[in-house]
Amino acid sequence: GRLPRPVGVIQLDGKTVLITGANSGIGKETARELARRGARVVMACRDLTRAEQAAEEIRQSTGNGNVVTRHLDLASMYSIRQFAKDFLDSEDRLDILINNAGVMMCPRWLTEDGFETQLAVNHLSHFLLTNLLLPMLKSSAPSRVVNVSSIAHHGGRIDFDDLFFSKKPYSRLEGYRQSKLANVLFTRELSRRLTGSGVSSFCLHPGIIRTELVRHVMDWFPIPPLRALLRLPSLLLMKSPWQGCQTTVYCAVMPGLEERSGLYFSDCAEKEASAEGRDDEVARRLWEESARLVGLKDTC
Ligand SMILES: NC(=O)c1ccc[n+]([C@@H]2O[C@H](COP(=O)([O-])OP(=O)(O)OC[C@H]3O[C@@H](n4cnc5c(N)ncnc54)[C@H](O)[C@@H]3O)[C@@H](O)[C@H]2O)c1
Repeated sequence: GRLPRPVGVIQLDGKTVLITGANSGIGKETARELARRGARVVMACRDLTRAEQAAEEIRQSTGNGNVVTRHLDLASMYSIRQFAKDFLDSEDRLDILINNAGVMMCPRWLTEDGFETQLAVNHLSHFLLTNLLLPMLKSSAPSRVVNVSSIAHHGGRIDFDDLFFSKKPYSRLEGYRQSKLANVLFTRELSRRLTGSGVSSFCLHPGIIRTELVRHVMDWFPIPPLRALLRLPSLLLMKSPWQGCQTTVYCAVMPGLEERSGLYFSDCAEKEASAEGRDDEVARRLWEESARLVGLKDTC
């Protein structure tokens, strides 16, 4: 996980970075790495108590006091609109938006808006948030949107006839794959629509990282010794959250990456997304359907 040399030394003084789900795992280490580089870091989190603890730890370990928390529940379109309004009213710029928060393989929970939770939290929320913040991203250009997707987008499919598993039986894995494929397609279509605006977008697979993301998979193993057994290989095979933030940081700060806008990265390098993730027609259709679902009339 060592970063290519120019990325390691880049400073972000005077820049503002917004990271969703920054109180744990990959998001927290991303916040730390960008705070270390001097950016103003806004950590948008659902649990403000945990977020404030993480922010304090980051302020202490980096010496950057310009790390703040704001409340954002991505499972609520109301919360996202409220958050975006407050952000636009109180911040003067946004240089890097990192759509990192995610939920994996939870039961078929419906959000207050009636959306299946994985598609809502992993994709629709970030689609809405990004669109609402676009005026500020544009006025701060050159700026970047970084979407944390996953290798799990391979094998995913956007089922336009039944996005929320209302007709077919729910599959936790298919739901996750669909949402992570949506991240890849959103990145692609956003980049296409923003050509020439100075806003570029990237998506990535962070690696297989030891975080709290597996909490809903652990639900299946109710007996503590079984869980411990399951954790053993993860201790040996999975990478640390710090290693997990490297490709996000790369996409956020690597000079000259604008030319590669719209594309997918892994291990701090460009990788080919799945065939489904490169389908421009599906990307366009997903954009239109997402805009309809979240009630956005004027998108870019
Ligand atoms: N860990 C891995 O191996 C791995 C692999 C591929 C992709 N990813 C992706 O990396 C990203 C970060 O995950 P992580 O591994 O650090 O896991 P994590 O569970 O530690 O972090 C996810 C964050 O999202 C937040 N979140 C969840 N629901 C939210 C909501 N409704 N509102 C606001 N915040 C919410 C959580 O509170 C948490 O801070 C996710 O998008 C995940 O899909 C992780």
